[in-house]
Amino acid sequence: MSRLTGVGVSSGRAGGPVVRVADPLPEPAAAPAPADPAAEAERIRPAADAVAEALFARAAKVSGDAKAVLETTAAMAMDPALTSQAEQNVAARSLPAPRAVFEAANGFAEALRAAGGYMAERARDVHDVRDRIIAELEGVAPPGVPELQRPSVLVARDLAPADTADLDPSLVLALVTEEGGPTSHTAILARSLGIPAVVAARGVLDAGGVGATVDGGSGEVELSEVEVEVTVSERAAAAEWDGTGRTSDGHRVKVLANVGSPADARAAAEAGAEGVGLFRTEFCYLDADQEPSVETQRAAYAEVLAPFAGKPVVVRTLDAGADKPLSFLGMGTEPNPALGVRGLRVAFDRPDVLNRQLEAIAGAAADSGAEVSVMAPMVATAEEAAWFAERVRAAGIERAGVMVEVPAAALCAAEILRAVDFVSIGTNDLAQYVFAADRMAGALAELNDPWQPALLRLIGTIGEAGRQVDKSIGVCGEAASDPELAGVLAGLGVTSLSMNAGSLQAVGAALAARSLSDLQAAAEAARAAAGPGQSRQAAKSTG
Ligand SMILES: C=C(OP(=O)(O)O)C(=O)O
Ligand SMILES: [Mg+2]
Repeated sequence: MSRLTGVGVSSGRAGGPVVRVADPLPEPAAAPAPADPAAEAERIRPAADAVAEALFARAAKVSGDAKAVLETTAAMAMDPALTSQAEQNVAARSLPAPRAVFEAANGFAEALRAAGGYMAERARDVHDVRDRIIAELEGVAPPGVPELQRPSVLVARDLAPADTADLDPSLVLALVTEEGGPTSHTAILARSLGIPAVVAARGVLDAGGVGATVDGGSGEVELSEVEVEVTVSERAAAAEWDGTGRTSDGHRVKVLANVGSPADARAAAEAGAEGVGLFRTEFCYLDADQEPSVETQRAAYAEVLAPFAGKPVVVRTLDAGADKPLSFLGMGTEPNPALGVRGLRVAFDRPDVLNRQLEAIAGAAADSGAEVSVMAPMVATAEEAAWFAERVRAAGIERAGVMVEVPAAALCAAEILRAVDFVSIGTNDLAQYVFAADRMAGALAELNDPWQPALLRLIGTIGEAGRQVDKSIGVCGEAASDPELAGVLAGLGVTSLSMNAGSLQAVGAALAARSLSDLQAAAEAARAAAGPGQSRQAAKSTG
């Protein structure tokens, strides 16, 4: 028997036989050069199409978020930019097709990783598509979760969206991953399905064992050399939510969605979001060598806003900077990009880019009929907030807000709130800056756990400022998608929560299950705790 502790990200306890998810395929060789490069290049497109077809077939059998995830991955497999780059690699460099796909996909993943933040987290999806196409070319089984024959505990390095989108919760007792953090796809999915899960369980892949008992609250995993009987306790019930975010005694907490594309927006509307708390506009700029015109931006934004006509949508202005290589901005490289010219700081040098984006957003708001507010990323001071609000209002948009993701902004929340109409807390970045811990570094996942009492105390400060000046405080980082933490955030004074579509039902149901005073007591207990595990336990024990 061996014991490991990772980060518990979806509560509940379960035990049973272990099924290991195969590691990604080995790196394909760059030799021998194909005898007929033209014929070799021609193999790529059919392989990519076959991968897309298999994913579309799986998508046809499910609905909602799972369908959207599978369709998005299928579309990525068919992306002509990926296949033609791979074909070029064969033609120009005489690489075998699998290697050509490997290198083309890595180029795309690298660009996403360089874009940082949310975009960087999508690099995992490109690697998944890469490995599926390579498996098809090599005629081997695709990587990912094998078909389960009996209820099992899944152990993996990390899981990609397409691995998990159509997991059957009646066969998956628990999930344990070696890598990944509290905001990883595995964590989000496990919570939305109510499956106990532990991420960043270092050593679990090498630990052996045929049976496991998993505690998704404390993060403990016990591995055993003998079979473990199937047990399930404290598993979250399938969530039922009536579509209006509120506590059991009627205190209103809006349950909103995070979106970054038209497909996301449709999935969020279908899943019952009351509106959008964070529309990431980066997608519109990502592949552009030049700044997209106001008309192009307006049409792209209107497509995302359309499913939310008559509903509130918070559009975030471009979250780019020296770490996101948008060539048209003509900015140099920086030694420490996470602390460099990013987010709103870019607009101080290039207010014209911001003004054109605001013009496009105002146009898209009129075209779509959505109730649009605009907010800026990476704001540090009240002065910056006032500067931004003035430009938003000059563009004819009524409501202006800012994200709180820099500790300085959290500490001056009252002053900032006097300059704008609302704030929204980006817990992903706020945690990374509070703990000086890169949000992408698996080894630092525990510091980026949103249950860290220091982070909760800071959020409490912002909630208190919101009460003082009577303005709304949102959370749009991944913290909002954990149903138990969502209640704690409401107890700390947060008035809206914005998350991926897959978490809406579970969060709505969790809020409805407890009264505001109950949640305030849970929040007090959580923020007084010594560490993230104790914080989770303390919040639970007040329920
Ligand atoms: C929502 C946030 O912004 P992003 O993840 O896009 O950086 C955040 O930092 O919490
Ligand atoms: Mg952020």
